[in-house]
Amino acid sequence: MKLQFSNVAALVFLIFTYPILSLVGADLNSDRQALLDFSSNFPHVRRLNWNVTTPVCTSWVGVTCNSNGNRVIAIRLPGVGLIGPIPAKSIGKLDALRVLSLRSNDLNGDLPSDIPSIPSLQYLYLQNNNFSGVVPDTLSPKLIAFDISFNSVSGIIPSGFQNLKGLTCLNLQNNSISGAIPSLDLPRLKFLNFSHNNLNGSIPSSLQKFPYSSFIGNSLLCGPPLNHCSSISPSPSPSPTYLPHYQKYNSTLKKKFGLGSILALAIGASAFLCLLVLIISVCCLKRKNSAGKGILKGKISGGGKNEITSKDFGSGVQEAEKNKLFFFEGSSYSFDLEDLLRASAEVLGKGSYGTTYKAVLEEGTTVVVKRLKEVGVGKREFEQQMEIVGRVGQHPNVFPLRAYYYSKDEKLVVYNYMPGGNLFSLLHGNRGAGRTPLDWDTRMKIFLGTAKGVAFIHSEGGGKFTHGNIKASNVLITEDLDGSISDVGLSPLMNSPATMSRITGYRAPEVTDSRKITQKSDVYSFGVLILEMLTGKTPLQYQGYDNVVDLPRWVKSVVREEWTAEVFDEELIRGQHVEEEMVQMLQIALACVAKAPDMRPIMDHVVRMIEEIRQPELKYRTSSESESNVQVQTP
Ligand SMILES: Nc1ncnc2c1ncn2[C@@H]1O[C@H](COP(=O)(O)OP(=O)(O)OP(=O)(O)O)[C@@H](O)[C@H]1O
Repeated sequence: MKLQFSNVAALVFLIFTYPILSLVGADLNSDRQALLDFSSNFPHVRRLNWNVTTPVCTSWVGVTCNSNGNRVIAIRLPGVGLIGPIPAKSIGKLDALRVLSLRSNDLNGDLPSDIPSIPSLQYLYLQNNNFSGVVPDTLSPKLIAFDISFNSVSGIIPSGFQNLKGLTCLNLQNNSISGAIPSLDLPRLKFLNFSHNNLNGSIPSSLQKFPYSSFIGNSLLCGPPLNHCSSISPSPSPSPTYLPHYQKYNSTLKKKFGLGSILALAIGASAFLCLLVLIISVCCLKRKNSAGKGILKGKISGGGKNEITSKDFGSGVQEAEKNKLFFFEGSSYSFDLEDLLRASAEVLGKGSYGTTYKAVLEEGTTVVVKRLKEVGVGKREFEQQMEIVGRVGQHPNVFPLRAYYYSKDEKLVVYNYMPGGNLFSLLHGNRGAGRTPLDWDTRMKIFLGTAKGVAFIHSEGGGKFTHGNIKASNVLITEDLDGSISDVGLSPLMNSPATMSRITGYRAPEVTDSRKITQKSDVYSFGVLILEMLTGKTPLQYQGYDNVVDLPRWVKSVVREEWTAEVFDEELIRGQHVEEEMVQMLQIALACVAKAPDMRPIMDHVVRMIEEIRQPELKYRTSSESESNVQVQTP
């Protein structure tokens, strides 16, 4: 009887579960088939264990399944070199899919309409590809993030977006989308970017809370936070996506006060500034007097070795000009040129612009003096450039110039001495021989600091200033292990050809001489710098170092042929969280080293992207997405 009961129970169990089991089997099979169809379009992805007959989730790189392991819920293949159109129909069959991230590949063809409408889809990342076609108007009502930025998508913004009540991120920037912006009232929307499209008309009031940077680059768009609609004129915005602080401040100021109050404020501020300049001048005069006393003191106690140094970096200084060292505001030095010429010095290195010396003055101050060779501009132009350099140096991540000297035969620039050295030695120095590896947090800090410094440089000179020589030895390391970009403003002063060979590995392909240096070529060099920090390889040919001359090309080929994890520096200890950040940094770097300058992001955007990796409050992804993150698998 007992036996009979268990038989019946087993039968009942089978009757009830069979349909479920067979359904699961069918899902599993159909998901597997869909993935196989998808991967057959991308042969190199197939090689990454995609062509397996075992259940879907055991070995499919970039694929995550639900907890039962029977349905695909996420595909993440960012920056792995996928080329061509997406086989959208096969992905469209994955009807349990929640996350699809195919960003930063070379995908093209029409933006698929089957994919965004998958009913379960929450996160769709297709940015940084070459998609064309129009913005899809049927979208999954569950969408939380929709990012198709940096493609060539046209069409209009469908009013159907209004139904996406859970949407927190909507990024359509840098496409060719036209027409008016529909009125969208999306309660959960935190990040919105429609910038650099062909949108027109007025910004709906429901979206006016978003910043200026969300809308710039649409010449026919008006209304807050852009210009008032009646005074619409072609967009004043240059490329920066993020508004410089002063502009933001200016617009809020205008809102708060009337024109009269601003005028009064400006007059008051100018008067205050004049007073300040007067006080500073008096202080400087006093300091000069005391510096004069220093020279005398030096003469009394000066030793013979100092004569050698003046030969080194002051041989072109005429006797009559010895007091013509120009100090920048904020410099606390009280020495004069004569003191400098008497200092004992050692050569730090010979760079593109000349020889660099570490000079220890008699009073004990240590400075760095660069003796510029092959300056190709006259005094006036040199001084004008120095004026800009002085201003740029006020940013914490830009290494400030303290003083300069210009005469026909000698051009010197003076900086503080940085005992922390430069990023090149921190990253490559002493490899293997008991060195302390540069950890990921420090690398992230240096990425961000340096990016901020370069972005600030790009905001100067009416948004046209460039650096022109971004490389690891020009990133000096501060006491708190932050990056400070040096050699600012020197490249435009130089005769072109002599300097070009030294930056080969960092130079953008379009830069054939220094007149072709642009902000986008700086972005390229910064991308190479990120790759250098991620891979631990140097893009310059130095004996005894692990070098790869075309670092971007090498990284792209490894990522394509093997798997992302292979490119990373062995010194980096890789927890899962860190590996995710490393992959994200790799994507930023690859965007920066895009061959076509127009495809590279602007520096402000690079800063923002790096910040988003570290500051969850800036991220438009929510925690639920990270829960469904795929495991980054390594071979
Ligand atoms: N202010 C400084 N404090 C400490 N070290 C410095 C300072 N400025 C430059 N250096 C170091 O001195 C060395 C020589 O610098 P220099 O700028 O002349 O050459 P480079 O950086 O190798 O090449 P390039 O001239 O193309 O930038 C480099 O190792 C550099 O990091």
